[in-house]
Parts: sequence; structure tokens; C-alpha cells
Amino acid sequence: MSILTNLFGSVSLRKVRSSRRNPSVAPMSLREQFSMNRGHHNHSGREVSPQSAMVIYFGSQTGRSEALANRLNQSALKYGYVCAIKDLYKFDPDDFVKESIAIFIVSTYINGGATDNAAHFNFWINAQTEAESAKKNILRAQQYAVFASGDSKYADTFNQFGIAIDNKMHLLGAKRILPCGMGDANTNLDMDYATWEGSLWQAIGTHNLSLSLIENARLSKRRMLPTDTKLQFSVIEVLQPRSIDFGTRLKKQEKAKNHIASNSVFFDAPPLILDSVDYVVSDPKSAVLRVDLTIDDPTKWTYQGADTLVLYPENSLATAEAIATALKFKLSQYVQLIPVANVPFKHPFPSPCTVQDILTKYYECATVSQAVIKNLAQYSKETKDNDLLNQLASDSIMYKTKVSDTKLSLVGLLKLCPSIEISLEVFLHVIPFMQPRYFTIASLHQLALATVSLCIRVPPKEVFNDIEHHGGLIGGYFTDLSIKKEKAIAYAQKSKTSLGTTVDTSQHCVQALVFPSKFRVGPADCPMIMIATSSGFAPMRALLQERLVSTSKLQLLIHL
Ligand SMILES: Cc1cc2nc3c(=O)[nH]c(=O)nc-3n(C[C@H](O)[C@H](O)[C@H](O)COP(=O)(O)O)c2cc1C
Repeated sequence: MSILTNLFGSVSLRKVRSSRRNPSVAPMSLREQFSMNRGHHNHSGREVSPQSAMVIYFGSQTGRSEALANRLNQSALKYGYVCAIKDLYKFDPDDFVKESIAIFIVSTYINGGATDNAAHFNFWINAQTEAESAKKNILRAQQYAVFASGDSKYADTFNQFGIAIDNKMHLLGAKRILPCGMGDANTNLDMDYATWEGSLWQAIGTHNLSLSLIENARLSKRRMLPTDTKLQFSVIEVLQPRSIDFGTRLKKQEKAKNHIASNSVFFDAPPLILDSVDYVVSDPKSAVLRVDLTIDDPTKWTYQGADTLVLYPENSLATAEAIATALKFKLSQYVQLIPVANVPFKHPFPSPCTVQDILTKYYECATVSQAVIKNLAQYSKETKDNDLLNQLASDSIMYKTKVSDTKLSLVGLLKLCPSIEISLEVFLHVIPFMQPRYFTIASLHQLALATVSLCIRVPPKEVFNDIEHHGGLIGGYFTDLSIKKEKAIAYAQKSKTSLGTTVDTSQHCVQALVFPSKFRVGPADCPMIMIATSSGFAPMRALLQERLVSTSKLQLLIHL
């Protein structure tokens, strides 16, 4: 307790603004200032109200410091304090001098300078002199803390901007709450931040409310997870980020063990654009789709016939909407992921990200396994639903007849058991990640330079129209894409006369990669025998095309 008192004493204000006007009012400590404002949560964040106890300013180029500012805001809310986040781009000196506690979370950029959004704040603070500040009596009552975010690879200018702000604020007479935090993206920025944040709360005098912040989140959330699931990350709601450049950041973070994307191709694969989807076989029992994709940038993308295309499908928007409605998620909400300390972690989706993107791109929402049903059972509020889910989870025959054979989707299951209530955070630990699908390419690059063709076996057409039953994710995915393409063309044609609009392909592009395959044709004079059914025809089409290119005298015998 004496440590706390010491810490607390060291950051107490001599006088806050209101008490300065009235000498008879006793000075308030930082904790008292916070306490005065307890209960007035500012969830929307960035609008700073005059009575805000703490304003968090961030200077960020690619979003890391912005994300850390969100984390601090979230912690403050948990502790019940009024808090606001402000982009330094919107820095207003008139507001600033009235704010009693300012926290800066700032990254350093080129030559140790400010980030772009902090440029005019940097200009302002550099223009302030100690003498002027004393004369005008500004900043003297302000308390501040700085977390500098940088990279020790920039040895000479490591965290220079953050350090400069810390020194200058001190020089201008503001009271330093704790020493400048030194975040290093070259080692473990998250850990550096967590340590600094712990010290900040300790300095503020609240460390008796919890252990450390991340530890606290882990303990409180664990109880809500299914018994055999470990919390790997928590999810916080954030405002639309100023900069979303997760891919770039992730590449730079590759060295940090705990921060590798579960699959980095999510973020930087050059896209293919859907050209056409046709049924080459369509009978009531089975069907084969032929899909032609156009290569967006032929300089970055090449393949050989019969190579493997690794494709990342998406759930339909209708599916995401139905799940969001059933579970009361807000599709347009941005969420940020916070890794739990000391738990090995891989990014399941870019962070920040909208709930819509998470549900459509990064989680498998078509099929439901018995394991998923077992976990969901723990969140059903009505006995009837609970019993049914537990039966489906434990009885394989019942699962087969009611789920597997009927192709019941996650949406269908949520409709069947409407009392399931689950938070987004838990949902994202219960539902499996989206897995890539592998297809043999059925075309030859030399023949069709900008095209990739696929032959895909799918269930019959009709099933795709019903989101409560899945007809295989891939068939539904390509059907959806072709609808989006038709809409984009119709829109472009409608607008063409007045605006000369071209087709917006962004809505019907596909994220995919190529893996080399072992299927190769032998020398041109060597006979080939190929036997295939259904979509097994795909590699043959590619190999035949290759033969066509390599020989002028092709003799073809086809037996159907
Ligand atoms: C072009 C460039 C210049 C940088 N210069 C410095 C520097 O001089 N000192 C430093 O500590 N970090 C430097 N960094 C590292 C960034 O500060 C670090 O990656 C930071 O975490 C980025 O945060 P942000 O996402 O909030 O912009 C630089 C990064 C880039 C890309």
C-alpha cells in the first residue's frame, strides 16, 4: 500500500483547473479526478467532452499505435473511467490546454520524425517555449504520459518522436505520470505495451482493481468459453480505423513469433476476377461447374496446366446477415483483436476488421460439425434447444439424419435452436476458421494467357438458394459471385450513358494461389492414356491443351 501511496502521491496534482480559481478548494489527486468522472463512459470514443478525465492521442501511420490507443480506451472503460481517443490529425490546441490528463501513444517515422497525422501537433508543440508556457500558465496543471512505438532497427532514432514529446511536455511544465514507454516492433511491441499500460494504471492508483490488464481479460473471459476451449484473443469494438494496412504491418512483423497470420495469403494474394460460371453437367443428383477466372495482373500471376489452385471461398452476405440477426452481431461494426498474453497466437483475420468481413471471409459458416454443435449447446438458453443440441452432438445417427443428410447449415441450426446466445468473442473461438480449397487447373497458361479454368463437382443447383441448407460452400460461392458480376455489369451499362462507368470487378474477385503440380505430359511423341470421371476431367483438359501446343499432329480417341 505504501508503494501505491508513493506512486499515487507522485502523480497527484497540486491543483486542478477548477480548484485553482478557488484557493480554498483542496487539490485533487489523479484518482479523485477520475473518480469524479466515473460512470460517464464514452463508448463512441473520439468526441472529447470538456469533462473527460483522460484523452488518448495517437500518432500512427499504419495503425499500430491507433490499435494500442483503442486498447487503452477499452481498459479505461473497464475500470469505469471517462476516456476519449483523439487522432492527432484533429489536434486542437484550445481543447488540449483544457484537458487535465493527456496520454500520447505515438509512432516514430522517417528520420525519427512524426507520423503524417501528427505533423501539425509536432509543429505546434515545437513552437511552444517554456517561458511562454509559464507566462500563459498553460499545461502546468496537465498530467501526461507517453508510449513511444518504434523499431530498434532504427538504432539512432529509435522512438525519437515519442521521446521528444515526453521531454517537451516536461519542459513546458506538464506533470509526467510515468517514464516514457518504449515499444519495439522489432521484438514484442504488444508485451512492451502491456507492461507500460500496467504501470500506467498502477501510477494512477488503480492497480488494486485487478492483476494486469490482459491477465484480467483472460480470467474474466475464460469462464464464458466452452470448457475445453482456450481464449486466444479478446475482441473489442472500435471505430472505423483511420488507416487499415494490416497486410503491410503483418509482413514487417514476421519476425515476432506470436504475430504471424494463420495464413498470410489472406492478405496479399493477387486476385483473380470471375469471368464465367457454367454447368457442364447438371442432373438432379450431381453437377459439374466450369469456372473461368481472369488473371488481374498477368505480370504477377502465372501457372502451368494441371497446377493446383488454392482458393479461399467466402460465405454469402445473406448467410452473414442471418447469423448476425440470430446472434445480435452488428455487421458494420469494426472489431480489434487483442492477443491474450503468453498464449501462442496466430491472426485468424486482419485486425481491425468489420464483423461482416469476419463472417464472410474468415470463418466457415456453411457446415456444422458435431464438435461445433456441442459447444453451441452450452449457449442455448432453453432446455428444449439444449437437449436437441446435446443429442445431435452425441448421437452420430441422429446427426447424420438431421444435419448431415439434410445439409443443415449453421444458419439452419440457429433457426432450429433460436435460444442460442453467444458473444462474438466466444463465437470466434467456437466456429472453425475458413479453410482453403484445392482445385486442379483445367487450362493452359500458354493458350489462355489471362485465364484460369476450373471444373468443380458441386451438388445440384436448387440447394444453393436456401441459406438454411448448404449445397457445398464452393458451388454457392461461385453462384453468388456470378450474380454479383451480372449486377456490376448491369449497373455499369445503366450508368454508361451519363458517366462512362466501367464494370467494378472488386465485388467478384477471388483470392487464390498456385501450387505446382506433379501432373505433366511426357514428350510430344509419347502416347497418353487418361481415364477420368466428373471433375477428374480437369487435369486432362489442361494436359490435352498442353499437347495441342507442343505437337501439330494430335490424334485423339475419346471414349465416353
Ligand atoms: C519508413 C519507416 C521509417 C521508420 N522510422 C523509424 C524511426 O526512425 N525510428 C523508430 O523507432 N521506428 C521507425 N519506424 C518503425 C515504426 O515506428 C514502427 O513500425 C511502428 O510500430 C509503426 O507504427 P504505426 O503502425 O502506428 O504507424 C519506421 C518505419 C517505417 C516504415
